[in-house]
Amino acid sequence: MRGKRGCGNNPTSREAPTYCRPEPRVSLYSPAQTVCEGERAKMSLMAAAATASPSSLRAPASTTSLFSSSLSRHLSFHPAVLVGRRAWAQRGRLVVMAAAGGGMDAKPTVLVAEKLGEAGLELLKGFANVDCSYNLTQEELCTKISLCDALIVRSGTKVGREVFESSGGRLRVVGRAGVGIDNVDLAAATEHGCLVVNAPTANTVAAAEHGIALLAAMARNIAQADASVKAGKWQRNKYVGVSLVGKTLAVMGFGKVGSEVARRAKGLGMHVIAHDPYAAADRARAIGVELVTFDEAILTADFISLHMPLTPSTSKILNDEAFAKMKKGVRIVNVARGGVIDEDALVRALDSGIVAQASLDVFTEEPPASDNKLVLHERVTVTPHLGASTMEAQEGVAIEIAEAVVGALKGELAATAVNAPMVPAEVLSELAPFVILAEKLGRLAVQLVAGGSGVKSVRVTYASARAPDDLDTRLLRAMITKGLIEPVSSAFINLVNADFTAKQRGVRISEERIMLDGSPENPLDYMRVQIANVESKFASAMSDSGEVTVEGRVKDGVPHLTKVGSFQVDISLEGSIILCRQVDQPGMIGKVGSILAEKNVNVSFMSVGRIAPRKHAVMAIGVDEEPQKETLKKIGDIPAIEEFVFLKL
Ligand SMILES: NC(=O)c1ccc[n+]([C@@H]2O[C@H](COP(=O)([O-])OP(=O)(O)OC[C@H]3O[C@@H](n4cnc5c(N)ncnc54)[C@H](O)[C@@H]3O)[C@@H](O)[C@H]2O)c1
Ligand SMILES: O=C(O)[C@H](O)COP(=O)(O)O
Repeated sequence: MRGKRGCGNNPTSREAPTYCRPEPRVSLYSPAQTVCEGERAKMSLMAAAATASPSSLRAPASTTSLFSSSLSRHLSFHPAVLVGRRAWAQRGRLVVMAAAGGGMDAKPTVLVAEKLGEAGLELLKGFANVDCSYNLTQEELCTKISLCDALIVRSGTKVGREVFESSGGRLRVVGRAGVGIDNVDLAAATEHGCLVVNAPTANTVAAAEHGIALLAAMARNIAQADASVKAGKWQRNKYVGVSLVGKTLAVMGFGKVGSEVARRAKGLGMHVIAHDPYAAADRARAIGVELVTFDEAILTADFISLHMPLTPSTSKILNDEAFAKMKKGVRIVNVARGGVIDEDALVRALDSGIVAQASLDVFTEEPPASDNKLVLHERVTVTPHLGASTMEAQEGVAIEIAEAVVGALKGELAATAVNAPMVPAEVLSELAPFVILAEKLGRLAVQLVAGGSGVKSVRVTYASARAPDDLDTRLLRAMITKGLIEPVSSAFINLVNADFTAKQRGVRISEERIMLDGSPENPLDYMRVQIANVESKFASAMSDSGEVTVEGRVKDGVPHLTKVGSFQVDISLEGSIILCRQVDQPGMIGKVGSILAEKNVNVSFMSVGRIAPRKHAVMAIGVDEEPQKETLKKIGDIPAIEEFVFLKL
């Protein structure tokens, strides 16, 4: 709603905010108490939402009213509620969430697309409807996914962009029951606001043991000799092996599996070197392993064991050029990913004698084609991606992924999230009211922009006595982004996709810190959101520097708007807000209050900031109900009112 005179000048206020006395027939709540309790109730519900199941959040009738659309908005985005809340976000009422689960069943649905250990399934069933459908075609997966809130896969299911697109926005979490996430399109997941979690620790030992098993089996021709005996032969001279003791093993990728392989190889008396550009030398030294360059590793190794993830930079890292540098007769083990080896180059290296033997658990294409030259090669031992396949590891992985998925569906931050910034729980609880403030400031700021201006450049200022390292602003920035974008689009924004969405829309959000002296008890003193290069529908919202400016702080745990443009105000941020600029004179509050009261619009807060007595003033009025257009028009028609705007929170 545009102010009646569309005043373009920019009066400034240097006075402290003034609380006004209630006028007759306007119920003006005590600023510090009533609103504060309302907000606290919301926050405790928000905290409950972080730990309770959606079904337990189907609030009793008496509390349903607390689930206002604004709370739903918080719930839908609170990082602790990354998933399963879209229906709330879109329609505002908790009860509609049932629709997302099908019928009135509020339980989320988890599609388990590959075999998962029983303990994990039990855990999932305690919380969700579990659909175990194995061996789905891509088409079947895409059809099913629109009915699922979560998907659990191992390495055998490709979760590509089409899966996220087919989900219609319902899929909130993908759980990879294992380490490697190269079968999940992370960019597509992020763009769709879908959290990806994995189970990174439970199969480490199994994979390392399999690596050692392949190493020893290869050195002693176990697989070939076994096949030969079973074929009725007794070829003792043919299967003379090589010893491991004293040989140099190059571990490529010194992460969880690589370091466990190194530890075991040391126990076998091998000389172990490792190459990993990101590993700490002292961690390697602690187990008697020397970190070396890629070339040093492949030039000197008798055995090479691969343990790096498949990424664009590791794809085909063992290629013709690399094989050419290797010691003649080198032996290769791969329990990482098939794609880190150029398989055709390996066949050539085997045939030319550079590589004496290879032992492979993984392939570029799985299962490999029946005429795959490596599989058929006499000096190659193969297993069908069995690295993680021990009873113990599969039970552990199932529990690890089930806990991560259930936690994410409950709204907890997942410790193993792959595509979302991690915010520790204690930081989260401290930031909670600032998170709400951030979203509301974003909402207010964007609504103050005149239509057609196009928000491109946003500056956020955090004033804090905390050291920069002590204030994690990623969450706040994401919430501001949500506040800025959601009111003017159909986008659904959460911690996973906030930065991506802002970038996609060309909104640049820069952050600044103001270091304050004093006790850093609270994470923030105040937060300011400024939108540059736009016009405002409420001219008084423009700062001296020509940006739409709103500023807020948290008081007694409750977010407050404390500045609009250059005017200081002070109102609790809930319900909706009417901002009026007027000529400061007696009776203004009464006039506005009476108009609202006539239409039964409840005023929760009022605050006036002014330049000087009897000059310009900005009145901020918090209202519980949205006034009708005629009511707002009546306010605008009060002669002393120069401009006004109605803002939804
Ligand atoms: N065969 C199986 O069943 C099986 C089982 C478990 C893990 N894996 C695979 O093993 C790999 C490692 O698993 P992890 O749990 O040890 O992961 P990890 O993340 O703990 O370790 C990977 C290591 O590779 C390093 N790395 C990255 N790029 C590199 C490069 N260019 N050169 C050298 N090192 C590089 C990283 O710094 C990291 O230390 C993953 O690809 C995983 O999928 C396979
Ligand atoms: O990355 C992994 O964890 C392993 O490759 C295991 O894959 P899997 O779950 O398909 O056995």
